[in-house]
Amino acid sequence: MTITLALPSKGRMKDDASAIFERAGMKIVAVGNDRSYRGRVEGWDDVEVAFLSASEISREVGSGAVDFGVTGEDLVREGLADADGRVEFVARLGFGQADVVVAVPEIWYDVDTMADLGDVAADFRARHGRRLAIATKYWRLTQQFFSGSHGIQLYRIVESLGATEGAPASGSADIIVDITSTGSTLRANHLKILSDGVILRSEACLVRARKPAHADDPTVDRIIAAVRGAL
Ligand SMILES: Nc1ncnc2c1ncn2[C@@H]1O[C@H](COP(=O)(O)OP(=O)(O)OP(=O)(O)O)[C@@H](O)[C@H]1O
Ligand SMILES: O=P(O)(O)OC[C@H]1O[C@H](OP(=O)(O)OP(=O)(O)O)[C@H](O)[C@@H]1O
Repeated sequence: MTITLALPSKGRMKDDASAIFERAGMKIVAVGNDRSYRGRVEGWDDVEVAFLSASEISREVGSGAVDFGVTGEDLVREGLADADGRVEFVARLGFGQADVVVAVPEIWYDVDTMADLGDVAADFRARHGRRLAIATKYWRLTQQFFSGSHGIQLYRIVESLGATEGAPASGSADIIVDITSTGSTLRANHLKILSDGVILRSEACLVRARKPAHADDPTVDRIIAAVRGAL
């Protein structure tokens, strides 16, 4: 069976992803010209490479349209309702680290924990006449964390597709859930992370679609062993 491997076609994970496979003895070469969205692996004739964006990769591995992919854990857990049922996290690759966090304005002096935030959310409507608004593009992770893990039900998600950290200052939301790596964007926007507000510590992962046909496919095992051996 031909195995399809999806790699980032652009963005911050592209170069590190190719480098890991090269170290694993799987040199990726583009088919056709450099801008082609298909590739192959030198010496591995039963593997095809598809170059896609990081969020497309989580979707395509989740649906089983590709067999393996390299993408961020955050995108997999945000993009798929039953991530662990649909995909196996085969290896954490040691790059693309970023935390998905809950951050509130620094001047909320009394709010340092999710429990404090729960108290704020409970009083919010009485004080302000509306629910606490959370700006994020991670609505699934936010709901799981707020409603599932912390029992906070009184909030509203404001979908944000960019410049999320600016939402509290602009008035479009009260707090945010977003990704951070160095923390400098949060600091620049006078936001602080709650002490128990790290929802997920994400990094780039090799993920595999859970497919019955993989059980007796030697190429699947070879790919897993090669990548794990390169870490
Ligand atoms: N500082 C950072 N900001 C945002 N994402 C980061 C950061 N550091 C690592 N990442 C990770 O990088 C991945 C997103 O990569 P990138 O932004 O390159 O994707 P993209 O090409 O924009 O994808 P798409 O167009 O599908 O959104 C996510 O898994 C994210 O966790
Ligand atoms: O903690 P820091 O190191 O400041 O990084 C966090 C910021 O980096 C990302 O934005 P980026 O400008 O890279 O653009 P993107 O949202 O398009 O990925 C992310 O959305 C945060 O805003």
